[in-house]
Amino acid sequence: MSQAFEFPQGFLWGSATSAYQIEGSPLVDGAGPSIWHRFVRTPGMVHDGDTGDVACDHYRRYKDDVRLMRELGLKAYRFSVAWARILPEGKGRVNPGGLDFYDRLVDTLLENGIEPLLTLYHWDLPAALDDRGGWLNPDIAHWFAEYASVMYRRFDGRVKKWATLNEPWVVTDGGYLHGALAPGHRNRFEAPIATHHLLRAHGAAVQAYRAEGKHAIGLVVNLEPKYAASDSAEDRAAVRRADAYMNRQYLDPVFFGRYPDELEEIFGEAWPQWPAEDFELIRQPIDYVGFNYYTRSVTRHDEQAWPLKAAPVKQHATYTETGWEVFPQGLTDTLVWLRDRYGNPPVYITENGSAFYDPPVADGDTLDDPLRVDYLRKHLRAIHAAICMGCDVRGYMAWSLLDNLEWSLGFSKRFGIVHVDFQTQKRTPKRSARLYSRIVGSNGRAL
Ligand SMILES: N#[N+]C[C@@H]1[C@@H](O)[C@H](O)[C@@H](O)[C@@H]2O[C@H]12
Repeated sequence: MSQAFEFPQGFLWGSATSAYQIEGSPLVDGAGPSIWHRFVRTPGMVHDGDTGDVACDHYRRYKDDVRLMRELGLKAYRFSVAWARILPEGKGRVNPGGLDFYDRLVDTLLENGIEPLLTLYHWDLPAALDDRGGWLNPDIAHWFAEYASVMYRRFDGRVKKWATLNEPWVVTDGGYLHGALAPGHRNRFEAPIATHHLLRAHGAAVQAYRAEGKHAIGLVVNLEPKYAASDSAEDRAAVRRADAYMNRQYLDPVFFGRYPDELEEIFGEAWPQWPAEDFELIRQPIDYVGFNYYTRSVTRHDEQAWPLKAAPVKQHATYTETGWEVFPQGLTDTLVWLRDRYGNPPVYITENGSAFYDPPVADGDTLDDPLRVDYLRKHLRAIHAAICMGCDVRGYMAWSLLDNLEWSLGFSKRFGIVHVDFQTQKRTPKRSARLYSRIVGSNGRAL
């Protein structure tokens, strides 16, 4: 082992999942349906008709999965709460059965010395709220704050790191602009409205936390650095639009109280004007930025590309099964960008990982996944480089603990450091899990 890649003392090493992707049992113990429970039943929307009805059966197997985290030596676990388990109609009546499940999960984590990091919303909106307009209804900021307050009162203290939303960009781009994710809308007028209400809901939940909570709350965003395909003015303008749309659209309102100027150029007549008081709500100070990193995009101008007029350019590089270039330097570059643009806020890498084809489970207790091992090692070294440049990175959550339901891709893409046989529910650590365990145990020296 080498001191070369030792991380700061107290760096928080963990893994991440989300409720709908792993729990299964979506309607048990009084839970209500989510928009994903509906969406997976829409013919043609999810690979092979896969659903989260069972997934990794984590709702029933959570004790075994926590034991697995402990055996790997993980110090933290980032998970999300299914809103519709807590409030089956999305608002009003609280469901004790839902609270009891997350009580059991959080207490089991704490008993095993694992810190829970709780995300309030990871895409699985209660279907009853979608029936009322969902993220298009301005009242959702109050509904979300009501749900958040129920969770704060029950869990704050045992949970010390909260996140309001996971990847609002994906919620809007996938669910309202391109229609590939629940609730499956394809409408350029709806997308900016959904974005704004997501941000207002975030602000309302942070405001509620300041009144009721005593620890830390942040926002989790996916950031994908954009690099111009050429030095032409057209390509550089395309990068500005793509960067504004994917990277600055959410953090600028939270940190600066305004949207990037490029968004009105992108959405044109579909770009609304919002009242100033909305931005006072949105820009409630947060305690950290959760940053999900997967890849970069080399970007060129493309007049036909709707609505950005920007398109990616394939590189001569390794690509993951989800079609993402392996580009660790993009992680360093984006951490430095966060440091310089937003005043070096505390950052947790709340997701980073890769889907590669995994061979059938080998005999014994480990499956070899060399490409994922390489991805993990290179991206952790990229984070270390950023920390050496003064970036305030405080933790890393490997995506994902388990192979799971990859949304519209179903079970066809495996991101887990632990293999799941979805027929038997057998868990098998991959070689990446064994490496990660050594890295965690040595605080990076095993890198
Ligand atoms: N695709 N992909 C993997 C991963 C997805 O499984 C997570 O739920 C999201 O938060 C984020 O998109 C990243």
